[in-house]
Amino acid sequence: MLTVALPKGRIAKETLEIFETIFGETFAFDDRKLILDTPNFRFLLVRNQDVATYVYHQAADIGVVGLDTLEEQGLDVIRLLDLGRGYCRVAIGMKQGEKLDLTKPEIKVATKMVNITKRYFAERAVAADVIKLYGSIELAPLVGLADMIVDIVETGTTMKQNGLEVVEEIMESTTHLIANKNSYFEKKAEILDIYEKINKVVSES
Ligand SMILES: Nc1ncnc2c1ncn2[C@@H]1O[C@H](COP(=O)(O)OP(=O)(O)OP(=O)(O)O)[C@@H](O)[C@H]1O
Ligand SMILES: O=P(O)(O)OC[C@H]1O[C@H](OP(=O)(O)OP(=O)(O)O)[C@H](O)[C@@H]1O
Repeated sequence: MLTVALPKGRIAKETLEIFETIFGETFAFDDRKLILDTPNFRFLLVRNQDVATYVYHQAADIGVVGLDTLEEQGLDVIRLLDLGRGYCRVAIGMKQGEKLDLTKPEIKVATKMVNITKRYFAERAVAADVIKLYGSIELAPLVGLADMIVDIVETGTTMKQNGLEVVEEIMESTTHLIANKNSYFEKKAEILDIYEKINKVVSES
């Protein structure tokens, strides 16, 4: 029996579709239920940002989560497979026409992704003031809360509509299949079996 942490939210639909293709049945959690039991799998419905936590603590054996979130959290889990879906970039955005000047004495950056942001500036020996926000990140430079943002860009619409533009790309992200390290040894055959099934679906579509 494998326990699988599946994300709610943005990447849920395409993840559930992969599992529906593999199992040939509609994959639906009943109403407000967060556990779905099938003969060989127990599926847990968790928030995107909690997937790696469930897997790291072995409350789930495997899970599906965005690479950006994995990099932000830095939890020690096995990255088994890039599902090639949920593509987006983590990028620095500034008001249109402004230039990124890392020599400026005080740089204020607003972001949800504090660790990725701190790492980016530390690697360039820049002491940036990182301000943690939980959403509507694009607002921050418009009202003087920050000089720039680090945020996810998918279509670019949100930045554009708020008069911002990408000045630097930090990383690309796609959805990944991850595994707990102990589970990978204890349940290797089962994990490799589902890995191969998922790999077949994602490489054929
Ligand atoms: N336009 C986008 N905005 C945000 N995330 C995107 C976008 N496109 C792809 N993604 C991927 O989807 C994931 C975000 O999913 P979602 O927005 O459901 O969750 P979240 O906001 O990170 O977390 P929470 O569950 O706490 O709301 C990101 O980690 C990223 O990998
Ligand atoms: O490039 P785009 O296609 O416009 O997508 C990027 C936007 O989507 C996400 O926000 P989300 O919708 O999750 O809102 P929130 O950050 O306010 O929670 C992200 O934080 C960007 O704001």
